[in-house]
Amino acid sequence: MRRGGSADIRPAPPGQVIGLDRVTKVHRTGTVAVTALDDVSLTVPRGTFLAVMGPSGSGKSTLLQIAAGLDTPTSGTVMVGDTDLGSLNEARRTVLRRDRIGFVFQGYNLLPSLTVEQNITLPLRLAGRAPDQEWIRALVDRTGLDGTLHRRPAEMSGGQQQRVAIVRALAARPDIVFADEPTGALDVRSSGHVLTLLRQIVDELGQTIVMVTHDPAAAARAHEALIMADGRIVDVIGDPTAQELAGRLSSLGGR
Ligand SMILES: Nc1ncnc2c1ncn2[C@@H]1O[C@H](COP(=O)(O)OP(=O)(O)OP(=O)(O)O)[C@@H](O)[C@H]1O
Repeated sequence: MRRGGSADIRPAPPGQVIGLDRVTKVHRTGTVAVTALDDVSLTVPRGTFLAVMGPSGSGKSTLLQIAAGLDTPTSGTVMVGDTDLGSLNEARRTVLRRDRIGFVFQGYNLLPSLTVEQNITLPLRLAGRAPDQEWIRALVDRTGLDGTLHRRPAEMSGGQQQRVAIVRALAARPDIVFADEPTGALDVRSSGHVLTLLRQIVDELGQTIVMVTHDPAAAARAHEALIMADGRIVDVIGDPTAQELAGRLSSLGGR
């Protein structure tokens, strides 16, 4: 892992997209201190689909927030490509998130008054960038959203709305997409479609996705699953099956 002391936001090198080195996060509320991440080191190579699992309170969301530059560690280093997030002020971190990181949430987070097309291109327009129409057209076709571009989110199913959110997350060609329980609000069938899509985005478009999920069946669609417990990574399972993940989680006493 290379470490940059410069405040420049540099492009991600071909190999590693995210690197955490000995990251600890202590949340303090009054006199109470909770160690949400305890000396975690992690490298996410480009072109991987990584699932993060673990019992409730094990630190999954904190890991995602810190790796995405939405929160800062108490100690340790977080690299996005060659950029050390610790070298950036809040304004520069915001720019890096906007330009280099995509987000997909359980609740889709679409703006109800905008059409699908406007939702997809809004972040780019807010950033003053012209959407790459060819890229967006390819994403829309791949996600089966052609024909829906002029609809409003309320006129679409949950699975369709999540696909819109995925296209929006990819519109700026980010280095990495963080997905927080992307199938948490979907039925089994729609979840399957969304997970197939996420896997295709990685395998066929070379994107990189880190997905936090409680669902072993969802995590089994990833290349690798990290298992967290008490703020630490306690296991890394390659080509996981839902059964082995469920077994590993139940051995930790959570889901
Ligand atoms: N802002 C905060 N202030 C205080 N404590 C926090 C804060 N955020 C998280 N924590 C604590 O840090 C620990 C890890 O929380 P985190 O949300 O990362 O876990 P998680 O694995 O994502 O849990 P869940 O599966 O329930 O979402 C928990 O003990 C939690 O209560």
